Amino acid sequence: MSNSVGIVGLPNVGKSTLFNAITQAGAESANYPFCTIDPNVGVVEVPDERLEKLTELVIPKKTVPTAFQFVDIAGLVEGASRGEGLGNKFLSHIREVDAIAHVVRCFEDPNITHVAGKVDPISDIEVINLELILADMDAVERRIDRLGRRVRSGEKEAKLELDALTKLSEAFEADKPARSVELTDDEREIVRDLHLLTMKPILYVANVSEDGLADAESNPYVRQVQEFADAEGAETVIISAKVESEIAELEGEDKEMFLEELGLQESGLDRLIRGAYKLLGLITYFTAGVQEVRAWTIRQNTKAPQAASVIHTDFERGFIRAEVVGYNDLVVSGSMGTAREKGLVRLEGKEYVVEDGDVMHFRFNV
Ligand SMILES: Nc1ncnc2c1ncn2[C@@H]1O[C@H](COP(=O)(O)OP(=O)(O)OP(=O)(O)O)[C@@H](O)[C@H]1O
Repeated sequence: MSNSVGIVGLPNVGKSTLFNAITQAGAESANYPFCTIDPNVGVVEVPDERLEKLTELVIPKKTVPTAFQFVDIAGLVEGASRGEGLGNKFLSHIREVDAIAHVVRCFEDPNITHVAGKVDPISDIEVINLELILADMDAVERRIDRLGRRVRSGEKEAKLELDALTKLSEAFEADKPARSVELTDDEREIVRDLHLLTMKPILYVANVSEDGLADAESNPYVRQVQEFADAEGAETVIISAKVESEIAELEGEDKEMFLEELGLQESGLDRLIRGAYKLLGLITYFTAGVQEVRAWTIRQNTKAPQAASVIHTDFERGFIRAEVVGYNDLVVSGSMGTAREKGLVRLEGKEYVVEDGDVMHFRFNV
C-alpha cells in the first residue's frame, strides 16, 4: 500500500526546509518495502503511544511502527496549468499522491523574497488552488467533449457521466475545488479515473517563524489560513519549518530538552504526521508477539482478511479467522493470557471490520 502525501506550495514558503526535516527525522525505507526510494520521497514513522505501551507489556525483540511517505513536489508557480515552470510535470506528480499538504508562508523576513512581493497567505493559497482547478477543468472539459456523440445517441450511462462532469465544471467556473461538489456514490465512481487534483483531501501547513511559534494563534496570517481552512472543512497544522529542521537533528534527551525550552509537548512534525495520517483516512492495528510488536496501516472499514493482506498476501488467501483484543482491553488485562481468561479475546471471521487499535492474531492455511 503506498499512502503518500504531496507537499505543495509557492516558491520560498519553506517546503524544502520542511521536507529536509522529514528526511532527517525519517525512517529507513528499507524497513518498509512499500515505500519508494527516491530523493523526493521521505518516509515517516507514525508516532503512536500505544505501540510503546504494547512494547512494555510484551517485551518483544523488535518494535516496528507503521509508516507512510511524503513527496516533495517543488516547482509550482502561477501559470503551471498553462505549462509555466515545471507546469504539467508538476501537476502529474500531484496526480500520483493520495492527499495534499499545502505549505503557506506565515513568517516575515525581508531577506527572503516572496514571489508576490509580500506575505499574503490567502492570495498564496488561491494562486495554487486556482492552478489545480484549471488543470482539473481541462481534464473535465476534454472528457465532456469526448462524450458528446454518446450522449446524442441517447446512451444512458453517458448521460449520467455528463451530469457529474457538468456539476464539476460549474464548480470550477466558480473557482471551487472538486471536493466541494456533492456527488452521489455512482457519480464519484464515474469520475474516479480522472484523478482530479482538487478532489484529494488537503490540509494546510502554516509555516511561522521561530519567534512566532509561542503565540502563533495570535499571528494574523495564521488566523487567515485557519479561517480559510475551516470554511473548506480542512485542518490547519501550525509549524515552524526552520525549527523542525533543527529538532530533526536531535535525538532522545537532547530533543526532549529542546522541545521543553520551546514550550512544546511534541514536535510540529509529529503533529503534521498525525494530521496527514488522519487525512488519508487511515487507521492502525497491531500485532504483538515476542519476536515483534508492530503497527500496521489500513483504511477505515477494512475487513479482517484484507487487513491481514498488508502483512502478507498469503494471510488473506488462506484466512481462517482472527483472534482480536481491543488495545484498551489488553492494557487493562496486563497480558494476553489474562485477557484470554477474562474472555476479552474474540474470534472473528471474514466479515469482521477491523477497528483502530485492535490487536490481531491471524490464523491462516495455504
Ligand atoms: N519558519 C520559517 N521561519 C523563517 N525562515 C524560514 C522558515 N521556513 C523556511 N524559512 C526560510 O525560507 C527560505 C525558503 O525556504 P525553502 O527553500 O524551504 O522554500 P521552498 O518553498 O522549498 O522554496 P522553493 O520552492 O523555491 O525551493 C529559506 O531560507 C528558509 O531557511
